[in-house]
Amino acid sequence: MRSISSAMRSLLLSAPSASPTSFLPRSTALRPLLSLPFRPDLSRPNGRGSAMEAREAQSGEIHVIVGPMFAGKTTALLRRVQAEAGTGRTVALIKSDKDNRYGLDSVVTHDGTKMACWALPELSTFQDKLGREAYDKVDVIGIDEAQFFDDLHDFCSKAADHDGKIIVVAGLDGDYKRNKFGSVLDIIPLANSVTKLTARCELCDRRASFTLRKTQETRTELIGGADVYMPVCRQHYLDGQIVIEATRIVMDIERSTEVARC
Ligand SMILES: Nc1ncnc2c1ncn2[C@@H]1O[C@H](COP(=O)(O)OP(=O)(O)O)[C@@H](O)[C@H]1O
Ligand SMILES: Cc1cn([C@H]2C[C@H](O)[C@@H](COP(=O)(O)O)O2)c(=O)[nH]c1=O
Ligand SMILES: [Zn+2]
Repeated sequence: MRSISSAMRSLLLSAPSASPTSFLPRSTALRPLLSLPFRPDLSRPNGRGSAMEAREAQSGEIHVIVGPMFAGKTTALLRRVQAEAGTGRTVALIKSDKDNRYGLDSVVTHDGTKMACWALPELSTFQDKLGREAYDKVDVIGIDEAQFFDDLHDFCSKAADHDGKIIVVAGLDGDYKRNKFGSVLDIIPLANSVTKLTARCELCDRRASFTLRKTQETRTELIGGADVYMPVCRQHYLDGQIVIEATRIVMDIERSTEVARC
């Protein structure tokens, strides 16, 4: 008896079906879908179908860049997107509208490099903002601050798997508590490549993989830069947590003594 994997293999390698109406016969229900990209459209003068069909036919990609704050994620994203633009591809850059530190019209790195972008509340609004025709022309989509987009997984899978886009995603894998941040880790199973960058520990100059929040604020999302956060190595992350916890206890005691005095 043939194994499922050998049956799958022959199904995937089988010649494209000649008949577009043969969607359901015997074991080959998938065949018309799989062969679609390779079938020339003879009804068109150049025999190649529309630009949109050509783009859907090309295989999408997802590349994920993670790391703590100040690791160079945005720098790497801008370089990649600019390099893609340099090869003649049409690129678009998106960031979350939650981060308006440098205005909403551009992505800006911590050292001031800029690129024009779309600042959006949700990725699902991108196609409507751009319009269908412009969306179809985009080859490469860069997404910065990916941790702030709840619909990251659905957007990336549709854009890469269905629409053939190359997606480059930059974001924090972990928050200041080192818990997973937003949906960034959920797209790892969809990704072609994953890069975790490191910064320099502000306290000892070793490699920094974590972000320490310097304030007592406890909500997960808190927009800020070097005023609120610093990149740290493992040792200084742990030391930092102890200092912050000790400060919190001292402040609580001071507050309760104050209340008792009044
Ligand atoms: N502790 C720091 N405070 C402020 N800027 C920093 C610090 N460490 C590095 N940088 C600068 O930030 C740049 C990286 O910025 P960026 O690409 O925006 O990082 P990320 O997107 O990972 O936060 C570095 O090249 C460096 O110039
Ligand atoms: C750790 C951490 C960060 N944030 C915020 C702070 C910044 O606005 C962005 C990260 O920007 P970067 O480009 O990676 O430097 O995220 C947050 O809201 N919560 C956190 O725990
Ligand atoms: Zn350190």
